[in-house]
Amino acid sequence: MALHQGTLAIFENNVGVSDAVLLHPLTEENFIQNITDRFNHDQIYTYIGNVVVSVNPYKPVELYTHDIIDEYRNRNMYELPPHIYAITDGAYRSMRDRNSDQCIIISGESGAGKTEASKVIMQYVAEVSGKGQDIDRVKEQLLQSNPVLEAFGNAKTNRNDNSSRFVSLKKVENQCK
Ligand SMILES: Nc1ncnc2c1ncn2[C@@H]1O[C@H](COP(=O)(O)OP(=O)(O)OP(=O)(O)O)[C@@H](O)[C@H]1O
Repeated sequence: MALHQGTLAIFENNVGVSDAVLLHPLTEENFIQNITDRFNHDQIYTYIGNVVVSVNPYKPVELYTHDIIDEYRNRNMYELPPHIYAITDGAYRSMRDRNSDQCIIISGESGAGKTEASKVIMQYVAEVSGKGQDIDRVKEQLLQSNPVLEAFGNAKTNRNDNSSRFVSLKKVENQCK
């Protein structure tokens, strides 16, 4: 594996098992312990087969650099440590090679990190997809539109200082009908 030097600590020391299906015995206790051990070493991602579990670090982590994006480009999902980039790369390649729409489902309680995950996905796709002056301008507009949308659709709640309330508003609308 040709790694860039310096920044890629995530590739160096794998803690526990990176795919929960390899746990033996596979019990809830072992599962939680494995996720906790990994989290304590800033390894916030763990696979369960082809699903990635992400634990919110609530602090900046060195997981989203250009070098790391480069490593995940065109790689098989299990070649590298678990990362949302691997899921995104799989979806991106399926879209490109099979010319079919893709969907990445992000699920979790309020404050789990869904919105941040969607931004990481957008950042990855923007980085690996086609280049060109016009294309770059559209990409930049897409990425920069997030703060504007958040200004209208987000609110501080007990669980999250920057909680996306778009869907919650929809639910209320439906209840009113
Ligand atoms: N990968 C991450 N790295 C660092 N901090 C993160 C990460 N993911 C989430 N956070 C922190 O957690 C906060 C809450 O995350 P986020 O808003 O994405 O949650 P959410 O699941 O979308 O919540 P809600 O459903 O309430 O909108 C973020 O504002 C950020 O401070």
